[in-house]
Amino acid sequence: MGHTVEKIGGTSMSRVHELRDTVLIADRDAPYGRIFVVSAFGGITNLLLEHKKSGEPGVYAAFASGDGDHGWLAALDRASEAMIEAHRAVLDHPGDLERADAFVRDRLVGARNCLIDLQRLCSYGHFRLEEHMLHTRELLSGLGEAHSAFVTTLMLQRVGIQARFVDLSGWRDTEQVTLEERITGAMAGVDPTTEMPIVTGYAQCTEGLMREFDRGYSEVTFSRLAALTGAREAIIHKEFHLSSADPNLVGADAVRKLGRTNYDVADQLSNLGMEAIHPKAAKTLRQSGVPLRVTNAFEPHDPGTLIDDQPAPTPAVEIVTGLNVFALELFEQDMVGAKGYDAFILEVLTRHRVRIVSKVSNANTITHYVDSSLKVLRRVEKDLAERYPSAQVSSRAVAMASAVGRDLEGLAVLSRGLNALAAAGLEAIGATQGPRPVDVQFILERTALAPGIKALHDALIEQTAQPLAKVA
Ligand SMILES: Nc1ncnc2c1ncn2[C@@H]1O[C@H](COP(=O)(O)OP(=O)(O)O)[C@@H](O)[C@H]1O
Ligand SMILES: N[C@@H](CC(=O)OP(=O)(O)O)C(=O)O
Repeated sequence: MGHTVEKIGGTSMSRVHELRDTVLIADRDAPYGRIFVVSAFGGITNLLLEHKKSGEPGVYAAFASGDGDHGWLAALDRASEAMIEAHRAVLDHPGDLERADAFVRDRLVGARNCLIDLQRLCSYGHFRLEEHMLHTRELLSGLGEAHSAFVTTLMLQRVGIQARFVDLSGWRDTEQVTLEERITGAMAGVDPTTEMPIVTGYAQCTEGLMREFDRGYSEVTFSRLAALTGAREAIIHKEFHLSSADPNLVGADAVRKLGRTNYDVADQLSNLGMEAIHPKAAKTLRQSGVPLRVTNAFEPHDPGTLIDDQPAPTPAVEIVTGLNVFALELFEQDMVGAKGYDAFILEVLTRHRVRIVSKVSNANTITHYVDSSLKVLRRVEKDLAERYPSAQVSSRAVAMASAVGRDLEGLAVLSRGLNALAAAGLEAIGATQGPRPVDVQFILERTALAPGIKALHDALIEQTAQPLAKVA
């Protein structure tokens, strides 16, 4: 039969007690053959690092700001309280609560002392704090998953499951190992046929999980684990079904569940920040031939969405999603016929680690739609202005809504979408579609993003778009 590797995301982890007798112990008589990879409880990583969406500083960001006012200590206390609150919500046995409290105390005191020592060391001048920021980020992120995995293990052991806490976070480990070595080393003595491994979504490794993959890293650990152990299937358990739009935005009744889609669509969704699955994780699974399933953790009997390499049977818009971006524009009359502008802009964006979502250009203007902070963009603008003093460089806050599907051929998604937006009284600042019919992007004012997604979803999915007749 083989085993499965299954990931539980943060939002669902906050209700992991509700998943105990459904997802985790799906069959009381045959509970094994399943390896679980867990994210930190919802919101914890935001407190340890920085808020994923708003950028609000957590411990890491406060520490990194380096103003030495020990603001990070208060942030660490906040994280510690939130962790304790999170496990109080899912554990009930006093013995488990005591052990979980002690675990948080131990790890957080350890991290605190480590950071204080680091600050002290760096006050000597030979050691520079900046050089240790990446390690600090790694150390902090690992705390969230170590905690949630430990707590889940306690919860399962309490009801007689041979659950085993598999800590990949490298806590007090002096060895230097790669991600692959970390995973295979930790799994070497584990027998998933007789025990249930609860593995931390964070894995400490020489590559640096945060440096390489950044937020959403638990899916990278998950996919590597599935590939390395030759899983029969990799499963992601989420708070909702993978749906035709965000149920919180469009309404749980209006959205449709996706029965099946492919990695091409999954890539587009990751690009749009929808976190359907981390792009690097999708790649690992695709390459190793492990099928991926995304399920609703709270509807355990529903098979969910299967993601594979198959084309669509018929053209359709499958998902409407969107995100806030900045339109970084460089306008220069002298650009006409000249080369090198684009290459230089890309170099600057790469140097400042700005994520490009999309781009358009014409004779004298190049616009990148980027997912970044205004602070970083100001630096980008400065570099561009220095190189091209006569160019006009600007950043404008806009949003991008996108309609995505395996095959949009013949559906006139661009014109239908623009009509739907206009009918809802919304103006499109831009719209793009490439020759490959997998997505159509609409640029809107930020305030128009939510109503725009609703209007597009209504027109392109709720009232299913029929293909136009092909003109021979
Ligand atoms: N198309 C979509 N289908 C399902 N959920 C979506 C979609 N777009 C956005 N979301 C949002 O994603 C949020 C995060 O869900 P989930 O992936 O379960 O989080 P986590 O990774 O923490 O488990 C949900 O609360 C939901 O509002
Ligand atoms: N908790 C980490 C890791 C992760 O992947 O979480 P989630 O599966 O909830 O996106 C983060 O927020 O980056």
